Amino acid sequence: MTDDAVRVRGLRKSYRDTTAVDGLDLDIAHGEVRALLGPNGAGKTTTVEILEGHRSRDGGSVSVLGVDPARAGIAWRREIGIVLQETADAAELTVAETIRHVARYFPRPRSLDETLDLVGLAEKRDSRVRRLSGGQRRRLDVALGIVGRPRLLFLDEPTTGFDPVARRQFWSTVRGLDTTILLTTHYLDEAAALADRVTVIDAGRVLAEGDPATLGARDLATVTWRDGRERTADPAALVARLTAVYSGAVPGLEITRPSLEDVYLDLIGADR
Ligand SMILES: Nc1ncnc2c1ncn2[C@@H]1O[C@H](COP(=O)(O)OP(=O)(O)OP(=O)(O)O)[C@@H](O)[C@H]1O
Repeated sequence: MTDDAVRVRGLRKSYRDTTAVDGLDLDIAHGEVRALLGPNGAGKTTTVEILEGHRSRDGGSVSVLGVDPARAGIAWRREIGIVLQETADAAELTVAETIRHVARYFPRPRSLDETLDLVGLAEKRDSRVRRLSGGQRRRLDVALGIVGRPRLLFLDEPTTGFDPVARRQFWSTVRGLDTTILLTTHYLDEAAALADRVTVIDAGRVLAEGDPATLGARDLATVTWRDGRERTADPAALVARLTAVYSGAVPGLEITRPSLEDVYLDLIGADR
């Protein structure tokens, strides 16, 4: 038994001569929002699909809500919500019909109204799915992922194709969900906005893990001035000291902090 929602040790998966996941460890606490980051081909989808019970593994141990997904049954599946990158069409149904249809599968579904409100689709309840915009379709995908009150929700690149306003609305929806979430995204600002912790993977291995605010020491500021440069957790104190030294304005003063994207690009060794 484990107290974590997800506990993975030494996960391995190869496809013929491609090693997709190469000894990956992952612990996600109950109630946590975790972002899984990594470049194309890093092994994110393979990992997530193994956790969802949709793909077999070659080695390692996996526990999701206390159960091995490779041997999980219908009761476990009903505790999991999945929002895939693309969903199958049921385009002739209305939004309300689609949600009701999926809700029947779960023992304690959210009400239609609550689900529509959570994803901001109340005004579209009687629209046919094929008439929705891309962003509205994505919200419907999320509605279908949460209608069963999952204890663990998988969100795979949930805001791809959203306009900036829709993305922020979606983020506030996610923050309002009272559940454990594993999110994959290529948007570093999305990870910073939503995740309690981020895990950066590449070539099927974990490169780094931590709080998005402090990962890679990004909470340290770099203070640069004409005659020097220093990294510090307290740039105000350093500037006060420099102001005294120069008896006034500090020549060429600049204070910068790396973004999560800067830290990420350094971690994966990207040329910039
Ligand atoms: N069904 C498959 N058959 C063969 N190789 C596969 C299969 N699925 C994934 N791979 C390979 O495994 C590696 C990891 O792929 P995966 O889809 O897990 O990466 P990812 O991190 O999700 O990438 P992306 O960000 O592009 O979605 C890649 O080299 C990919 O080509």
